[in-house]
Amino acid sequence: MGKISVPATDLDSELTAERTHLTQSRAALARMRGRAESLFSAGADIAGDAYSAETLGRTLSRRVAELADDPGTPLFFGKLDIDDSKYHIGRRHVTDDAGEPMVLDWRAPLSQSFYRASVRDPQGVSTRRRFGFVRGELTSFEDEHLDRGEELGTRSRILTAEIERPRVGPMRDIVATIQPEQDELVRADLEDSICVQGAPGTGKTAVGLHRAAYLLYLHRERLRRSGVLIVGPNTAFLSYISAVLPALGEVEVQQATVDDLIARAPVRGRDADAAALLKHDPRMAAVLRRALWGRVGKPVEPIMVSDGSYRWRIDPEPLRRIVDEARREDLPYAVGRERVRARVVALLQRQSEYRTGNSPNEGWLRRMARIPQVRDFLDNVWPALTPEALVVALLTDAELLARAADGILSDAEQAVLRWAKPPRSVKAARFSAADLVLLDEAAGLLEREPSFGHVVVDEAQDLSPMQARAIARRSEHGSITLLGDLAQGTAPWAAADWRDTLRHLGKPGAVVVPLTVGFRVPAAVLALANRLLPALRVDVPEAVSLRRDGDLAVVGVPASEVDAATLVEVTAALEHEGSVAVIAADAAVDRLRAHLRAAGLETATPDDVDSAARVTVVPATIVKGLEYDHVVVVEPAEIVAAEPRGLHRLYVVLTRAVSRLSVVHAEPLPGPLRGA
Ligand SMILES: Nc1ncnc2c1ncn2[C@@H]1O[C@H](COP(=O)(O)OP(=O)(O)OP(=O)(O)O)[C@@H](O)[C@H]1O
Repeated sequence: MGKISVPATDLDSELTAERTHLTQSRAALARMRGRAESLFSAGADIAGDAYSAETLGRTLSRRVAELADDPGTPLFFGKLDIDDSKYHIGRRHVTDDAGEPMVLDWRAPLSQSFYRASVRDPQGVSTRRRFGFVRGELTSFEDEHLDRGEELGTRSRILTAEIERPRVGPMRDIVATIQPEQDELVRADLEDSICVQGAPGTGKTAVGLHRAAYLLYLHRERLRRSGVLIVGPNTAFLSYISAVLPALGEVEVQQATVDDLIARAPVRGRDADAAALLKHDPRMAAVLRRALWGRVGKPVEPIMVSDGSYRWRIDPEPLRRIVDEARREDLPYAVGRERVRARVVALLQRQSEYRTGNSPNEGWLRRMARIPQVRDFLDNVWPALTPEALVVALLTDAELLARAADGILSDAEQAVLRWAKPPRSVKAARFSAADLVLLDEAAGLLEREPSFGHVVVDEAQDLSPMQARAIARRSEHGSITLLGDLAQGTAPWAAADWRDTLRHLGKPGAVVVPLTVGFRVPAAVLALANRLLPALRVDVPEAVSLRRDGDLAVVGVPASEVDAATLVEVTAALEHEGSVAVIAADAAVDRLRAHLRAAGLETATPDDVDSAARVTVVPATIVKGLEYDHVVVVEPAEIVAAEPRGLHRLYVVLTRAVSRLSVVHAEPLPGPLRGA
C-alpha cells in the first residue's frame, strides 16, 4: 500500500522517494484512464441495445472525465502512517495494475483521520505528512509526529502558504487543507440537513461544495438518480465556483440561481417595491392555497351516461363523497382531479359489471374517463387549472382575492397586489420577477416537484420565505446544506433568524453551526469591516482572521479626483501578484470602467472568470461570494445610499479582499467607519 522504504533521516532521499511515488501514481492513473477510454470506444459493441449503449456510454465517458489528470494539481497532498502502513491521500483513488491502492480518495473513511487526527485523539495515526507543491512539482513536506505529541494545527507552513497564495481565476478546491471543524460539516450524514452561519471568508462555500462531492462519493447510485443541486446568488458566483466540483472528479452536479429554478415564464413586468415584498411574504402561500381550493365545488347534478342500450347514473350524494374524500387526501390539486375522475369511472364500471355480468375492457374505461358527461362534471366541480391562470385570476379578480385573502391580508395589502391593468388573456400577462415565485408556489400546489437527493444553498440569508418554499419543494425527500451569514443579508426580505428560513425550507430540525475562523480577509481589513457589525443588528459571532498579513489604506480625495485616485490604487495593486477588483455602487461602474480604459487598462466583468485582464470592475450588488487579492472600494457612502440595506452591502464589499484593501472616498465615510 503505497509503501516507501527509505532511511528515515535522509530528507532528500525521502523527497525523492515521494516524487517517485507521485510519478508512479500518475502513470497508474494514465493506465486507468486508458482502460476507461478503450472501454468507452468499445461500449457500443458491448451493449446490446441502443438504450444500454447510451447508458453505458454515459457512465464510461463520465469515468474518463473523472480520471482526467491535471498536471497543475497534485495527485496527492498528504500521507498517513497508521500502524505499519502508509497511505497517500489525494483527490481520487489510484490503484496499481494489481488493484492495490497507490492513492486513497480524500473521501474514503480512512482519509478522515488526515483531517481530524490530533495529539489528543490520534486515531491510530503516528505521523501525518503534508506535501508542498509548486506548479504540480512536489517540492517539500511537513511532518507532524502525533505519537510524539507534535501538532501544528493552523501553524502549518503549508496551510499558511495555501491560504496566503495569490488568487487568480475561478475558485479552487481546499481538499489538502480542510480544517477539522469544516470536515465535520463536509462529512455530516446524508440524512442530516445542516445550516452553517459563517462570517465572511470562513469557508462556507468551500464546505458546501466539498460536502456535495463527499455525499456523491458515499451515496453515488442514490444521488445519481435523484441528483444534487447547488443554488447560488447569481451567475457571476456560479461561474466563479463552477470549476471546483469537476476538479474533484464530480461532473454531474447541477448549479442554478433561485431565479433559474423558478423560471416558468419570461420576466416582462415590474413590481413596485411594496408589491414585490408582499409577493415574497409567506402569507401568499396561504392565499394561493385558498384561491386554488376555493375552485373545488359541491356536486349538485347527477352524472347520466347512455352507453349503447344501457344508461348509467351516479347521484350527487356519492359524487359529493368522492370529492370530499379526495380533498381529505391532501393531494396536489391536479392529482386530486385525476383521482376523482378515476373514482367516477370506477362507479360506472361497477354499474356496468352489475348489469352486464362482464368486466369492461381497457378501451371502455378510457372512453368513460373522457366522455363529455364526466369531463363536464370535472370542469364544474374540480376544474383544470394552470399556475398562470390561477395567479392571473388572483391578481386581477378583486372578489377572488378578497375571498382568498380574507383574514390574511389587509384591504390595503390586497390593493397593493392587484394589477392596475388586467391583461387581455392569461397568455398576454406580463409577469414580474416576484410573480414567478407565486407561479412556482401555484405549480407546487397543482403538482409535486421531483425532489433532489441533496441541495446546497449558498448565500441563503437572502432567501425570501417564498423562495425558501420553492427550494423546499425541490428537496422534500432529500436533505439540505444551508450556507450563509445573516450579517451579509442585503435582500429586502433577508433573514434575521435561521430558524425562520429553516422552517420555510421544511427542515425545522436542522442544526445551526457557526464557523468563525476566517481564511480570506486579513485581520486589519476584518477589523475595519467588523466596525459595521453593531449597526447591522444581527446576532452573529465575529470572524477571527487566520491572516496576520495584509494591508489597508483609506484615501480621502476631493470629489473631482475619485476616478484618478482609483486609477492610482489600481496601478499600484498591479505591481503585486494576483487579481484586482474595483468595487463601486452599480451606478458608478460604467464611469470607472471608462476611466480605466482611457488610461489603457483592460478590465473584465465578474462573470468572465477566464479573462486575461487582471482587473475586474464589479458592481457592489453582485460581488457577494467572490474574492480578489487586492480590492479597491470606491465611495462607500454611495454604496450605502444606493439601497435600504446599504450598510449590509458595504459589509459584503469590505470583506472581499484576500491581501489588500484600499478605500477611496470623497464623501465622508459612513458613520461606523469614521476615525478608522
Ligand atoms: N481549510 C481551508 N484551507 C485553505 N483555504 C481555505 C480553507 N477554507 C476556506 N479557504 C479559502 O478561504 C476563502 C474563503 O472561502 P469561502 O469563499 O468558502 O468563504 P465563505 O464563508 O463562503 O465567504 P463569504 O461569506 O464571503 O461568501 C476561499 O479562498 C477558500 O478557498
